[in-house]
Amino acid sequence: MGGNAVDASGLSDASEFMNIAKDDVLAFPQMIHRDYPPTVIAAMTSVVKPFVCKSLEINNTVLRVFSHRLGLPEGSLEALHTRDQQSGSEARLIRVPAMPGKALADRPTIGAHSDFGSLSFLHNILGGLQVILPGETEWKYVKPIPAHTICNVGDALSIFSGGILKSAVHRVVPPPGAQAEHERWSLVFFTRLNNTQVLHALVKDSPIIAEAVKQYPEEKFNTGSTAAEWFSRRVKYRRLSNRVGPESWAASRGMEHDPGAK
Ligand SMILES: O=C(O)CCC(=O)C(=O)O
Ligand SMILES: [Fe+2]
Repeated sequence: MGGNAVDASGLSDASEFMNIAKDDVLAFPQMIHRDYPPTVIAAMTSVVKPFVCKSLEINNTVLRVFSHRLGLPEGSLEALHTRDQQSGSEARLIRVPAMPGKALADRPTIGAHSDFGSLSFLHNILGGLQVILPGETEWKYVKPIPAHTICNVGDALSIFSGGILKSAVHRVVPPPGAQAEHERWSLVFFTRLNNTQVLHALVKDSPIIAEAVKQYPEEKFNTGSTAAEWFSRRVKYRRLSNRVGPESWAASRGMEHDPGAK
């Protein structure tokens, strides 16, 4: 609890995370990155692995559609996210305690951010997720719909597509109204690209993307970072144990379209 900043002032979050790496799940019973508590190990084959495999399958379907619509050669985006290469892709379970009567905007339980990777699928029952749509300045609730999942585009797809796809800024606040009486759980699958992949706009592969980047400063999509570097920078500077001041928050930022948003 309380390990990450939610804003530039260093206010701590109020969420508990359990991250389970895709590489560990697929290699199980071998562990590539880390070990897990017995409850996770016990559910690995029956629950976690089917969830991860299904999530990867759905991700590939969406990536195939995006490749096509962005004018990229078939399979381009899927090839950057292969099952067998190491990546930061992970399943995450988030628990936020009940917070009846808490002032919403003053106390985000997860601060404003864009997701680091390519696509995120969010499964939640209670409200509390809010988004600022590109070109807008107001927070809007994203209402969970039973049997549906919420899909976020992350920084990597925003960069690859030369800004055609936008990684929307979102945050989590205590659930509205009577829902605030309940503990909030969410389950997410984050698809992130192969660790060694460099993040840049795919201008050579698509005339549509080559055209799109012309409206931005040249350096905007030339990050010079591999996926692994991009990911570890963002995680590192959000950790309160690494915080030196407001500049730490600034260093944790990605492709947010409105970095001033709280
Ligand atoms: O819990 C949620 O609804 C969103 C979580 C989230 O944005 C994240 O973990 O990146
Ligand atoms: Fe997120």
